[in-house]
Amino acid sequence: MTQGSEQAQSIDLAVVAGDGIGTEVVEQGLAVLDAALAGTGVKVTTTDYDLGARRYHATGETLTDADLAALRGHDAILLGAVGDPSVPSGVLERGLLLRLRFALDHYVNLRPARLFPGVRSPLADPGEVDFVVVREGTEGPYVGNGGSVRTGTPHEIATEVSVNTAYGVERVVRYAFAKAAARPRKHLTLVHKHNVLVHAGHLWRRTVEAVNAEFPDVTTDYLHVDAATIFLTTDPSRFDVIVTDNLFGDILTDQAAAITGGIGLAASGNVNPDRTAPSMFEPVHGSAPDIAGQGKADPTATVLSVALLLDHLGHTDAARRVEAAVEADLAERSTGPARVRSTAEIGRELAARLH
Ligand SMILES: NC(=O)C1=CN([C@@H]2O[C@H](COP(=O)(O)OP(=O)(O)OC[C@H]3O[C@@H](n4cnc5c(N)ncnc54)[C@H](O)[C@@H]3O)[C@@H](O)[C@H]2O)C=CC1
Ligand SMILES: CC(C)CC(=O)C(=O)O
Ligand SMILES: [Mg+2]
Repeated sequence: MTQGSEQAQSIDLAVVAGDGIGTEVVEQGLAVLDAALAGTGVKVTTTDYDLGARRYHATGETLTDADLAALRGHDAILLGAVGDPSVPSGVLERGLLLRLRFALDHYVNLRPARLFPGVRSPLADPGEVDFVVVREGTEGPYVGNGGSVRTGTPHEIATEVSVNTAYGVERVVRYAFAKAAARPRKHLTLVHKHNVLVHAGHLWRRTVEAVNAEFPDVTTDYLHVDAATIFLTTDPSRFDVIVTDNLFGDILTDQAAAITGGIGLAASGNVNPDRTAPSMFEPVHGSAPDIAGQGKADPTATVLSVALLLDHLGHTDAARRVEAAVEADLAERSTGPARVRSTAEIGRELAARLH
């Protein structure tokens, strides 16, 4: 595994295409990755991992210890999406995707939200939208701490406990402050619901106050998550860096995608900042069974996730070129003649801009 963010001359990439449109968009992401590195001397080797609904139906497995051990050996992972209507809800999402994020200690779920020039937002006057959501990735209500008693009876009681540790909150908050400090506006917004979720909320608030002392240049504010959804719609340009927990971050980043041109454009990185295991890059969207197999999925979110992957591995020039290709493509969508392009056509045209 490549250590540090220095630029290596090879990339050993694990590919988990997964389910539904995952396979379609990952194919295009890989084609763009190849095009971005062509002529640079950087060699990419890929290893496909058969994980997802097909494997589950064939073997009953979601992610074995052997799979995990093998995945740990790569420089990074590119993931499409997991989840299929033929598999009970939660089996793959928890047993595969969340298991990967937890086992590989992806405590930062980095989700940039930018309204690219020329892209139409559903908001009448969105202003300049360019913020980053730093979503906690290994704790919160997603840890699986819960259960159900008297299941299936009128007296059923189901719990899903949100786990927030001082260690876990502090490390993601510190990452978010560092991110804010490196951006021109240097502003951090904590989003939670500490007026009701007092135990977890106060831990988050105290942690932000304490870590702020290390980053005196960063200004901070706080929004309850319900109010945050209002401002994402009425005044999204107010945001610079948002730090929040696993569940709130999941929801807010679908909304952030919607206001910046749609879920087909929203990229993410599941980052292990300490580099004790490979980070994993994936579009924010899911497997989209409603359009799977039809060539209708926009691969741009995956392509922008490839740019995040390149950045993470130190290939910053290639990352900027991938972003520039996306920017040019998106700008042309608004100025050029209206065209309905397939997943493969968009991927091919993006790759062509890089050759
Ligand atoms: N990271 C992951 O692997 C995720 C997996 N899921 C799983 O995916 C399955 C479907 O979940 P949904 O809630 O429907 O969310 P979804 O994100 O798959 O789809 C929501 C809507 O967005 C559209 N959409 C998604 N990606 C698109 C793209 N690239 N281009 C154009 N349109 C796109 C879909 O057609 C659908 O109408 C479920 O099994 C869910 O658990 C959901 C979210 C994330
Ligand atoms: C499917 C979930 C486990 C995750 C999700 O919706 C997300 O990370 O955006
Ligand atoms: Mg989500």
